[in-house]
Amino acid sequence: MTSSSPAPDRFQVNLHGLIELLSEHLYSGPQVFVRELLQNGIDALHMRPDAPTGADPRPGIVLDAPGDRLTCYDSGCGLSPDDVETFLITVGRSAKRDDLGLARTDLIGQFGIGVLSCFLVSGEINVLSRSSEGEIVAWRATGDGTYRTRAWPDIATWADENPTDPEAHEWLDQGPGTIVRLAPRPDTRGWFAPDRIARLAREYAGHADADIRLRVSDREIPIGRTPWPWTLPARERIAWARENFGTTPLATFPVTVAAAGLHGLAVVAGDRITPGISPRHRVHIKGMRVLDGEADLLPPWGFFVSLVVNGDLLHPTAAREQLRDDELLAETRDELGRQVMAWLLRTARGDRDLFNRFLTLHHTGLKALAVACDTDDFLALVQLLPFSSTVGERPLPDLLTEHDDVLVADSVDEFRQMAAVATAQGTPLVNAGYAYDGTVIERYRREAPAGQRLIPVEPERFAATIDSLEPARRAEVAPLSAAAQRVLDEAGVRVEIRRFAPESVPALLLDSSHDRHRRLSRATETSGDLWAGLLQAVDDRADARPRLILNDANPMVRRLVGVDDLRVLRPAVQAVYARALLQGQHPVSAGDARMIEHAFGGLLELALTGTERS
Ligand SMILES: Nc1ncnc2c1ncn2[C@@H]1O[C@H](COP(=O)(O)OP(=O)(O)OP(=O)(O)O)[C@@H](O)[C@H]1O
Repeated sequence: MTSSSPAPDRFQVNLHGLIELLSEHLYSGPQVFVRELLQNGIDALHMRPDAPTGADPRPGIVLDAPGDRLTCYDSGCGLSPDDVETFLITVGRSAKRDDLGLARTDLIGQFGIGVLSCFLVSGEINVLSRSSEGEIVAWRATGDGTYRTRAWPDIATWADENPTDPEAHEWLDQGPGTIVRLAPRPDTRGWFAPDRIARLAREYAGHADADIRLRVSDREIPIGRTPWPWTLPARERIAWARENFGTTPLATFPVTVAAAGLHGLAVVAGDRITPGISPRHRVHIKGMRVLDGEADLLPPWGFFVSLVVNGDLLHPTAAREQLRDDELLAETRDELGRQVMAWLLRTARGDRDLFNRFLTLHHTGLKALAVACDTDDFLALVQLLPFSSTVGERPLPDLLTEHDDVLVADSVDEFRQMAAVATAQGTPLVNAGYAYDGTVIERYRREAPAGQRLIPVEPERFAATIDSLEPARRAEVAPLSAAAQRVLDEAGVRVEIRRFAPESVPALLLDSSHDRHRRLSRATETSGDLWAGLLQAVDDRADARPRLILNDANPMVRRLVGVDDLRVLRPAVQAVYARALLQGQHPVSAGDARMIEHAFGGLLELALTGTERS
């Protein structure tokens, strides 16, 4: 026999545990109670069926903050006794969802938990409300999870029973609305200080489209309806950015994203920003501040732009302190990225001076953008991006229009080593050693036909373009080559003699990253590392020492060919090496420093000996 199952049991919610969850894990701090009170007031104003009404003389919301308590009056739709049961008491249920359970786009609240945040600062929440039908309901809830509700058919009946609450009577006598009263616990008094409430109210609701006032010692200070920064004239926008983002912007421009109901202002930083540091944004949803800090509103390359936006359709997280990482946010991010890009191209074409100032500060950001954008934008951007080269700071397309081939060094070190010779030979050499440069050049080689003429070159291959000597001359210089090699063995370089322009350069010291890597792997190998064994297996055992190439076109080197006195040769070769070392801006080891000292000591010695003889 099967027994029929009993009626299903209901979950029990421990309010105390829930409040702890909100305060410690959801909200960043108790301050959110001010936001939630204001938010409920603003929503109630929107939900008032007869609004807007000129007949109601009351402001939308009044926050009365005498210091030892906080009362929030609103002239919104009010709550009926049924509403209290259905929405206020049922945690997680909100009147602000439509029949399908979707958040209503004209209202801010949606989760049905906000009111609980009042328990973060207050031992109890007292609500007194008059519905549009005229009933009065009082609801008093305490943090231990208990509450009492009482109802009266009209304001007169309520007033008869409550003659000692003239402020509430005065407010509710004029129409529907709600009064929420909070009082601090001993540990939360600080949150009720009038200036603190004023600051929080301004931060959260300064731009809200509602007549909000803060009452402090009989004065009423307006809080809402501060104009949005993008509606201000240009000069005031700059002052706004200075005050709010702490930067004097290089430029500001408005942005809009229809899908997110978003309007905003982009502020281009007037200071150099370290790439990778997230810019500060200020985000509002339906007029209420959601966050002031990091948000994924721009692609990573957009680190030079801060945004202040209001998006009516953006989705907040339940804590209402961040944006939900969803498709709408991704779409918004893409669109805002496109608008920053369009501003850049407009500026580059229309305001060269501003664009140059932008480049001085943010060229790395621009290169990061060039790496990430689509091909059309990339080809447009690359016309604007200067690269450091032996013929100055120039965009790649310009270099390729003026020269058949353009060489590319992929590290700053290698650029320095090869720059002098490339200059003398009349082929521009581009330095691709800074952040993103190599990737942009690689992309240009792939996506622009002219990019094929960008030729990557590293010192080793570059040396192959330097002329070798004819056999007869090679025999003549062999003694110098051997002697120089002996002198420089201790420096760990291998010596060659070739001929190259310019003749003013006596020697080049070339050290490719490939060779450095091979040296490193051998060093590790001797320490018995397992990887080193593998690396060694693929190592061709070629000579990985840096190469000192003496220039047989240089008059001084040519004179050395005839010298066999080691007292002259040694310091002379050491000095040539030292010059190449410094010219290529190679790191100077302790051994190198000793050798430089010997070189100059030896040369001085020779010079003095010559003087003494004469
Ligand atoms: N001032 C008010 N006037 C009228 N109704 C109110 C007021 N404050 C709260 N309510 C009612 O109480 C319900 C619960 O409020 P609560 O602040 O907890 O959640 P919410 O505003 O719906 O959503 P959220 O958690 O996103 O803020 C609201 O949906 C609304 O019906």
